[in-house]
Amino acid sequence: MSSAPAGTRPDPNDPSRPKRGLQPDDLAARDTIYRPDLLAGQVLLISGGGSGMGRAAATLAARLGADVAICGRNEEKLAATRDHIAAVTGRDILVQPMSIRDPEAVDGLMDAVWSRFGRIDTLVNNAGGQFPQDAIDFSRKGWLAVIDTNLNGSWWMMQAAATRWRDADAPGNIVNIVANVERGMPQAAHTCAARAGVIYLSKTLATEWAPHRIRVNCIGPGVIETEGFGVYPEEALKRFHKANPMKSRGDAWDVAEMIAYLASPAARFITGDLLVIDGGQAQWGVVWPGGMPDYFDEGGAFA
Ligand SMILES: CCCCCCC/C=C/C(=O)SCCNC(=O)CCNC(=O)[C@H](O)C(C)(C)COP(=O)(O)OP(=O)(O)OC[C@H]1O[C@@H](n2cnc3c(N)ncnc32)[C@H](O)[C@@H]1OP(=O)(O)O
Ligand SMILES: NC(=O)C1=CN([C@@H]2O[C@H](COP(=O)(O)OP(=O)(O)OC[C@H]3O[C@@H](n4cnc5c(N)ncnc54)[C@H](OP(=O)(O)O)[C@@H]3O)[C@@H](O)[C@H]2O)C=CC1
Repeated sequence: MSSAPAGTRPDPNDPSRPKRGLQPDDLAARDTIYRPDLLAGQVLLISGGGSGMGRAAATLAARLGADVAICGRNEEKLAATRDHIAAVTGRDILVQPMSIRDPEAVDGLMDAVWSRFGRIDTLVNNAGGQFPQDAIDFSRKGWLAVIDTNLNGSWWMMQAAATRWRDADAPGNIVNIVANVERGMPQAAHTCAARAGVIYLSKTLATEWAPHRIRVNCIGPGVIETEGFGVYPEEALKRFHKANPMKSRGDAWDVAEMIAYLASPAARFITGDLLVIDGGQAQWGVVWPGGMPDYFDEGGAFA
């Protein structure tokens, strides 16, 4: 497969496709290595908290005693997450429908969280995404959608949080969820460009903002099974686990526990780093999210 014409794009909401990723009840039941009050008294703002890794991180943070705020574009998903977390933990989280692409909406979000909880300890920039397509076929709209979401949106969130921390003379902590872009990823050039931007932005800010007591780190997930996989064709998904030497997929809880670690006092001396969670994919594996073209796959060795 190469580029999907508009009419043949996989529909992430197609009911005939299998449901992927951990569901809310799984998140309530999973064991955690952390003590139950690890994040008590802390406030976490998690973008994209209505699904996938963001929802897992929000649920874990609430289970560990934190006050939590989540945002995303889809109000229904956010409300379902709020209701489930309330049922499981008794905690009333803040939900705000908005797009991180809109800097004014980002300001409104920060003000809402600050006004409700009086502080933000950790910002988790998890919202993002892309679609698989050969770079040569990107439309302007498609390129801009991915860059605006992943690079610009993450930046608006970081700057809006940092100015408030500086003005309140409060310490801050930023965790940016990026992707495993070390070797590039064919058919995901737009996201590789945006995520590399976020990684090097983060390394730079870690130094610039250290005097403000603001730490900035990235997490680079490999193949993590979530409902976000709906943008990939079923045929491609059958091969995803072959991208790493463990020949498996991670899940949203794996990433949620890494986020909780970075939000905890145990990570107080870590900044400017990229923590990779990918089953060894950075060292090994063949990564073509939409399927390898015949030219590269003579004999079908990677089918
Ligand atoms: C073997 C290992 C591989 C590992 C790869 C996995 C690594 C990463 C995995 C993940 O990230 S999992 C998934 C995370 N979640 C998502 O990606 C969410 C789904 N994605 C989106 O919401 C979009 O892709 C978006 C661009 C991030 C959101 O933008 P927006 O809502 O504005 O998009 P649209 O309005 O739908 O489209 C705008 C524009 O973009 C082009 N386009 C969109 N989808 C496709 C597609 N499937 N193929 C080609 N082009 C696409 C297109 O130009 C759209 O404009 P229109 O044509 O619709 O006018
Ligand atoms: N799963 C994987 O293997 C990997 C995922 N990633 C990245 O990890 C992050 C989480 O992905 P995952 O949980 O798998 O997938 P999901 O699709 O479940 O999560 C993406 C979240 O981002 C939100 N979002 C997207 N655009 C915007 C926007 N403009 N404003 C606000 N929220 C937005 C979505 O919410 P809504 O639809 O309500 O807007 C959604 O909740 C993403 O950045 C993803 O690209 C990176 C590497 C691998």
